[in-house]
Amino acid sequence: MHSYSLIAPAKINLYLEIIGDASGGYHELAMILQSISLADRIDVLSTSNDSIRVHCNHPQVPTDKSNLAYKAAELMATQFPEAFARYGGLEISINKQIPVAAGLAGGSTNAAAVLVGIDLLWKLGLTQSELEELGATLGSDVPFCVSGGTAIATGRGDQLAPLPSLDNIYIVLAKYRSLEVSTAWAYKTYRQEFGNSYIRDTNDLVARANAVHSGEIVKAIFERNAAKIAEKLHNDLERVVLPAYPQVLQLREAFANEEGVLGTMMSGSGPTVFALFESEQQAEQVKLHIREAISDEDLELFVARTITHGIQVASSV
Ligand SMILES: C[C@@](CO)(OP(=O)(O)O)[C@H](O)COP(=O)(O)OP(=O)(O)OC[C@H]1O[C@@H](n2ccc(N)nc2=O)[C@H](O)[C@@H]1O
Ligand SMILES: Nc1ncnc2c1ncn2[C@@H]1O[C@H](COP(=O)(O)OP(=O)(O)O)[C@@H](O)[C@H]1O
Repeated sequence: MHSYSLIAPAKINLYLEIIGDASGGYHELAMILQSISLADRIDVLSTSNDSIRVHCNHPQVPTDKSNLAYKAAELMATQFPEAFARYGGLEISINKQIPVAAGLAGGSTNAAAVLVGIDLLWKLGLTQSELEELGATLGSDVPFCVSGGTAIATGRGDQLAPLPSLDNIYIVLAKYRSLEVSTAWAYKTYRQEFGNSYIRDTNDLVARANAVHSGEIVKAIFERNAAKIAEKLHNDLERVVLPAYPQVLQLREAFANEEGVLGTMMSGSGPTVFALFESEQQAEQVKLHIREAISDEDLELFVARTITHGIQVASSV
């Protein structure tokens, strides 16, 4: 096989709680991450030269060494120099469907797809946990993107425990195309403004366990009860992003006023806001309503659904 085509799904955060300081300037989190059907397609191809090249159809995505997919390929070349020498260079094409800098882990899922694709291309036979460990060196969300589905993520977001998978909860995602929120800014501002109110003593296991279970969303996931899950959505970063970005607040309020919305929340560090629905029809209807209510061409709207997997192979040649 000389090329693999992979599907790289986006994620949303059903729950994000900042529970303390972690090492290296990161924050310790309790998150629930969920893969969704909105996805990029990544083609990973062996070439006869010894270079790594990245192409992308989206003008906002860099194709140089700063692309997370490039970094993933470089990491594999460094970790497995003999395979890199044997199989030659790599050409990576990204067909971007996931909005960029949106809190949907677009770059992270591209990196995860490249790790999976190269593992197959070079017949390395790496395990899921080996791929996740490699991914953690590239970004906090990359390990989740490898396996996907529904999971609790702790530590800096890279320690994963699977949850019962949630299939076919429908979602509308809304994002202003030109609006970006820096993840580093969001965490830094949260620390500055609410530093004393989150749990600083990360050795206090009871406090940590209580924090993780606050909201009972995990119980609702075990019951596969979409309405209960939607009631317990939570994201600490909304406390800094909503006051600073009125457009994100406006989307939150717009969804909250729509009929059929089970719950609404900002994903990750934003600025995407999502809403959950029982049916695709309700989701499509609310998408239309929002489009009519906010007639701004900068606003992007998508209908998606929850899925039970991360990176998947679409085809190989
Ligand atoms: C907020 C979340 C929620 O899923 O996602 P996004 O909004 O980016 O999708 C993640 O925590 C983001 O993950 P990711 O985008 O991979 O972040 P990284 O590259 O690892 O970190 C970017 C910066 O965010 C801050 N950061 C990140 C994770 C964490 N647990 N604590 C932090 O303080 C650090 O300042 C870091 O330099
Ligand atoms: N493969 C990639 N896809 C998207 N963005 C990328 C990629 N590689 C690097 N980036 C850069 O990472 C930044 C964050 O983008 P993205 O990963 O989509 O958002 P988020 O971290 O909010 O989920 C962008 O501003 C972009 O310049």
